[in-house]
Amino acid sequence: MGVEDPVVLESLANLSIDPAFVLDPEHRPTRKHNDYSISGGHVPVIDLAPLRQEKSSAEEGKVEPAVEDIVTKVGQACEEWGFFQVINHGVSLELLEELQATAKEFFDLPIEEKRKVRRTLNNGLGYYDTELTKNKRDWKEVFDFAVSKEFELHEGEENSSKTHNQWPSNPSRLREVCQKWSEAVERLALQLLGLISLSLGLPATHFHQHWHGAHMSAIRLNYYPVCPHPDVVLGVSRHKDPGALTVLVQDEVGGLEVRRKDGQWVGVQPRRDAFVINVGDAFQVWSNDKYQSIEHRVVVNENKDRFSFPLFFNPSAQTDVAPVPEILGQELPLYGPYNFGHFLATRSSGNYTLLGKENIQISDFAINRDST
Ligand SMILES: O=C(O)CCC(=O)C(=O)O
Ligand SMILES: [Fe+2]
Repeated sequence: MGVEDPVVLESLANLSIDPAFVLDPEHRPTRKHNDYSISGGHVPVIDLAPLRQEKSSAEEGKVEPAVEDIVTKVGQACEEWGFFQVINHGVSLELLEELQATAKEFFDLPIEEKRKVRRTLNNGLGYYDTELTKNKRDWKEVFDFAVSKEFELHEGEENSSKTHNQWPSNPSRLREVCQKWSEAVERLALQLLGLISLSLGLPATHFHQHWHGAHMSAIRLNYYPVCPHPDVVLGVSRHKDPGALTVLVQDEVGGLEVRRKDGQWVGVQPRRDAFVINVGDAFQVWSNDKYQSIEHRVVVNENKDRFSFPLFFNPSAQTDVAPVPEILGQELPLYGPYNFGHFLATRSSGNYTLLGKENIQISDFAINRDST
């Protein structure tokens, strides 16, 4: 039964929210945003403290025993969950608090003020409040900025039509705080990239080439306002992240759910000292399905606004993504190569436009399977 059904339409008329937000019954949340009571295991937490003590050994390709233990845990988490949390990650709590306060100041502004930096068809960076995931409206507002310096405008380029960061004049410190945050989180992302590469039997620096120069990484400030009907909408509908890694910090409210291998939606319990990490579609392809990009979604609530700040750690636009020969060994590749820049551009366009079908997926490049 879809939302076009007359019975459903009648009951929607009694809700005080725009039907564009209302999900078909099978896609609605099944648990409250802060219910972690489900049995059968939760997203693992990995302590990165030994990395801080044995600095840079992972980068040099020498693996100390304590680091080897982390690599094993990262590998297991990627295989079993596609998600894990990390603590003792080296990003300062003070910086996080500064970002939280500044982001709140921005989202508290009147809508006309925020729309001064809204994203457009030509420029996907800035403020947005009508994103579509799987062709439904998400109950959220976002502010996106690119991490690579190439996306900053220089003097005289103010009216540039190329993709560029748009910084609001209010709060004026948002730009500086975001840039400090971006440097700190990018450092963590590169370290995680190294650990994941080691866990796949590759040198720590194997994938680093795709982040030299301009890469497509972006940071999103997600704001999920309180919602009068959290049982029929989602902050973000179920989706997979297209890039290599997502490195996300969430506040204490809760709401992120991950689809466990047994099909159950499991809440990721907030920890003030943790980042939530997941492997995206690119790692699923590089690893030839050893690590899978897992569906996740966000449940909202009636009482508390929620904030989360993901870094989508995306390779450069030129990167051709394909299973890595060293990982394949004798196995057949399960994907043909695709260009990351094209993939991301096509995927993103689905967030703006109401398409009649789901937008591009890595399964479009699947090969060597019985079902294809
Ligand atoms: O807010 C969250 O915890 C998750 C957000 C998310 O999955 C996304 O923005 O892609
Ligand atoms: Fe996501």
